[in-house]
Amino acid sequence: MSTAANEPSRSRGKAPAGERVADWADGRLGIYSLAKANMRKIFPDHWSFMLGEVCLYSFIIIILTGVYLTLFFHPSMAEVEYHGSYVPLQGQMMSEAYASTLDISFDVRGGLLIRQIHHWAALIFLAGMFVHMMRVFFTGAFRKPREVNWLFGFLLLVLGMFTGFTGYSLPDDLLSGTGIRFMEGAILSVPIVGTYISFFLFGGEFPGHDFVSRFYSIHILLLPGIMLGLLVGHLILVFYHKHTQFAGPGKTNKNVVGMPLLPVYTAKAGGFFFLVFGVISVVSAIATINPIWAIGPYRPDQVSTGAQPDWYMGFSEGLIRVMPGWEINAWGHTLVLGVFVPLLIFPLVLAAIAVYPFIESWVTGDKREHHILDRPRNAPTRTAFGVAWLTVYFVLLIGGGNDLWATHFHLSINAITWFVRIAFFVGPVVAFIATKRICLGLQRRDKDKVLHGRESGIIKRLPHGEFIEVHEPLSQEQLHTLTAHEQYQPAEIGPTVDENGVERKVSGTQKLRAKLSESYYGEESQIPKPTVEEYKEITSGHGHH
Ligand code: HEM
Ligand code: HEM
Repeated sequence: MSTAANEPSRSRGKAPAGERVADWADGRLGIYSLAKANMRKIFPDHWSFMLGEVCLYSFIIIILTGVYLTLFFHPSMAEVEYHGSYVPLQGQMMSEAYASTLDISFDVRGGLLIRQIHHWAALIFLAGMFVHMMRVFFTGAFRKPREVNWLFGFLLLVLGMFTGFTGYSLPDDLLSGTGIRFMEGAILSVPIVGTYISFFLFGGEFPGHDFVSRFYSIHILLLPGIMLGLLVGHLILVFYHKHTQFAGPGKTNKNVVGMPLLPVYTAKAGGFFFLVFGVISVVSAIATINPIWAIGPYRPDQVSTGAQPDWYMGFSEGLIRVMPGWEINAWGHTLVLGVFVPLLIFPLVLAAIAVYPFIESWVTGDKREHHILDRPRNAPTRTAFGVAWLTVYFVLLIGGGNDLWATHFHLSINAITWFVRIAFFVGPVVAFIATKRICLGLQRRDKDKVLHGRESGIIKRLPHGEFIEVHEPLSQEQLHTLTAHEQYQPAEIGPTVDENGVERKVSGTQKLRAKLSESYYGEESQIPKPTVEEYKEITSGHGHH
């Protein structure tokens, strides 16, 4: 609200310049009320809440460096003869895109560093999103009311992957061209429409003369534009929902305990931005990434050895590499299952992320809002699902780099391929079972700690000769944190025969839901929390050390 016009301070002379600018802006944008409502917004403190910030800052760094690259990059596949300062490629024929990337690397001031920062920031951005997503998943921060924000995040992840892929393809070097060839193969395996899509995308026969300029618009405009919109929406929703917090004394589902946005959080966040920028710059200055001059220009009849996509695309590469080369030939057509099946599984691996919050809320039937985070051990089935998914992902990542594993560790490539084929099915099951057991073990340990205190490491000898370890009682805060979680009862189908003896039909989905609910909250899936009576009984000193 602007009150400058009728303020008595006028009589004391002109207000300071800053205040006048603020008044001017307030009259047009209403910033006072906006700031009043949001400046004291509270953010809880936990190291894992910095992961979203890492994504944000690396995205900003990508945009800043990307703009610089656009000043010198020529998105054209026209053939030129190279006459830049990199001697080994002098006189070679190559696309303008490749030649301009060489120029960025050798002839543009600061060009190589900016290219390196752009590429490293992209890798860290995707890694940041991946780990941030894991933080959100394992703590249950995707539950109501944050499911939509989870979907926004999911879209950011998928779009980030494709933005990275299109960027990787721009320099038109032998490695990026091989990646595009891989994509063309996958598109061609789609029955009926595959050839049409490929011709449409490449403007004719692969590789054609168009894909760099097309990918360029997609890379610098379309995808980052959509991502920017989603990102703003994502952050507005984080603001609107307020941040979740871990259980602790004084923290409830209705409050947020932490630091105010201004000045504390803003100062911390500003500092953290420079830290992220600094680390990415140092890494980029030390570790070469994508030395396109050593890889050479793209020629469709050549493939470089050890060809690898960037890490976030590795799992899709793994799917293709380990799939048996099955084919069906019928009516003069070939269905290449060896490529088409991986192409179908690829979106399924990703879709599992998108749908999980909705599946969990359906199974648990929980319609309440959740602002207090779970400790992963207290949600064993969810944690086990997460680890099973990660297992599939990392097993496929091994498959994607099977040649590198083979050469670096002197292993047989066939043995690795078979390992991945078997582990793709067995790995997640073993991971699920093991994770659940570990979670339950940790729950038991928590219970033990609450009832008997912390093992102090001090061994005492009693007068009659027995050795015991002295247990120290936990503080009230620790007790609160270890016992704050809710424990649900599994949803039951209820009696199938009513009081009049009429049988009720139970549908398959109801049965499935009850079974899954049992897996989430049944006796096998949670260790009952210690009750107040149990605690009192034990701590009152009857029969315990
Ligand atoms: C461009 C990428 C992304 C950026 C810049 C970003 C940024 C952020 C920031 C700054 C926060 C608050 C701090 C924190 O909890 O870390 C946050 C929270 C959140 N993010 Fe992201 N995020 C991104 C991607 C994702 C992805 C991939 C997912 C999941 C699939 C996701 C889901 C969420 C959810 C559900 C919250 C609310 C968490 C809570 O209140 O505890 N985000 N995000
Ligand atoms: C999430 C967003 C983005 C990701 C993940 C990403 C990733 C990449 C990657 C991995 C490369 C290959 C770099 C190399 O040569 O080794 C690249 C190239 C490039 N990117 Fe991006 N980028 C993103 C956004 C942008 C934006 C917003 C712009 C421009 C405003 C941009 C402009 C460029 C240009 C001009 C190139 C080609 C030059 C070169 O390869 O050095 N990028 N990008």
